Amino acid sequence: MSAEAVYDCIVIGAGVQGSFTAYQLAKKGKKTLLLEQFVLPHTRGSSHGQTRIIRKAYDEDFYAHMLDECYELWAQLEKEAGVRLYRQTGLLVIGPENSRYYELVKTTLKKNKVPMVVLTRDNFSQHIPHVILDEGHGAVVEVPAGILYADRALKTAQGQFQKLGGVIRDKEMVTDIKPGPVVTVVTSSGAYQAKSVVITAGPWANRLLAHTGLELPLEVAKINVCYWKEKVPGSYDIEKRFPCFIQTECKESKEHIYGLPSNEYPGLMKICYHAGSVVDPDHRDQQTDRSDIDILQRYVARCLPGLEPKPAVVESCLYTLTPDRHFVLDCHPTYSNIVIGAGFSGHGFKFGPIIGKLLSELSLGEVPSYDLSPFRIRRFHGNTKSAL
Ligand SMILES: Cc1cc2nc3c(=O)[nH]c(=O)nc-3n(C[C@H](O)[C@H](O)[C@H](O)COP(=O)(O)OP(=O)(O)OC[C@H]3O[C@@H](n4cnc5c(N)ncnc54)[C@H](O)[C@@H]3O)c2cc1C
Ligand SMILES: O=C(O)[C@@H]1CCCC=N1
Repeated sequence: MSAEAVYDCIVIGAGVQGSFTAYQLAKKGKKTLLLEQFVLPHTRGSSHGQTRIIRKAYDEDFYAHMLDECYELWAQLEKEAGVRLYRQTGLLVIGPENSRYYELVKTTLKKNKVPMVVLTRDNFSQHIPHVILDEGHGAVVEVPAGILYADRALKTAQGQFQKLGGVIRDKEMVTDIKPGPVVTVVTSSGAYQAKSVVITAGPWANRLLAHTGLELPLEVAKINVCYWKEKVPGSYDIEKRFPCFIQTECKESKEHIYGLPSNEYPGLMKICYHAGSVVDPDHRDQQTDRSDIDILQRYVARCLPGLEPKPAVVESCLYTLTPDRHFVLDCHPTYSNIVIGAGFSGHGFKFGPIIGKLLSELSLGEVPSYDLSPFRIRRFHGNTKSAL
């Protein structure tokens, strides 16, 4: 194979993280190939659907720090491509006032000087109609938070990558990775070589890593994406400035419940449970557990009285969870030119542009722009399996 045919980098997986990594590499003038197993666009992984939340309301400061640049990069991409990707809605965070998580979220917002409004029991319903605030629960609105148009964002990142000369090959599954100073990537249609490889395979990460002798402690869960019908049309609509929300815990659940205002399907509000049932990503639709929907139904009936308490539409999406719910952003422990972006644990979309930047830096052997210690593989200690 001639030197010309060797890519600077091959990115495996064209979800949000792979697409932004490829785009960042192409921006740096690197010869980049983006491989995707399915025909694009597809709905089998984690990045499909019309909307995602962007927020700084985290219990960890380092996410809020990264989000400063994230907002800038999202705006930059909007300008570059001439498309709208972000819409401000505000994010209502509700939780037990004395709980550690709720306190930490408020602290992060304050520390990072994020514009916020603390609501009282007396003025809550005036600002947020059609929502019942539990006794002992506090409520705060993160003002700049909003939604990202997910499908459109993916298409835009991929389109900008191609405009910069990047190559996408979809319907091409990677079947083997042969490590070395030049890595060989074998697919269902051929073989390619690159100086470095980035694995952003979402729920399939461990299947690919097996070719490199590594197994990460990742669990794949199916999320039932539920849409709930407004009893009075418009009550929870984005046009009426209804915000996104996160209920950190409540009578029905210790896990987050989150929602986005009616937008993509008129009159239907998206509300999901931040946990699901373990699934093999190739057999997602055989997982028919609906216990999360039962929890949501009870919550909706009690706290969102303006919605029919039975989902009108249920779609599916996958989370790839790490034990601590922080991402994996690191080089392979044995092969430094194989970079891994995985385990986005149901909250990685908003970070797409910055993840792309960080993974491109790792793949080029550059010093990463942020401290990656929370995201390193070594934090799992004995919890990784290596066949090497
Ligand atoms: C219901 C739901 C709601 C969410 N809400 C939010 C939110 O509000 N805010 C937020 O920030 N995040 C949210 N997330 C999380 C976010 O969407 C994910 O973290 C993100 O999409 C993960 O992207 P990814 O690129 O890692 O994975 P994926 O999108 O799954 O991409 C991986 C890609 O790799 C491909 N691939 C795998 N194996 C191979 C192979 N062998 N060869 C070639 N290609 C391969 C796959 O086909 C896939 O296209 C949500 C997720 C879900 C499911
Ligand atoms: O990342 C997000 O903002 C959403 C909402 C909270 C739970 C997970 N995803």
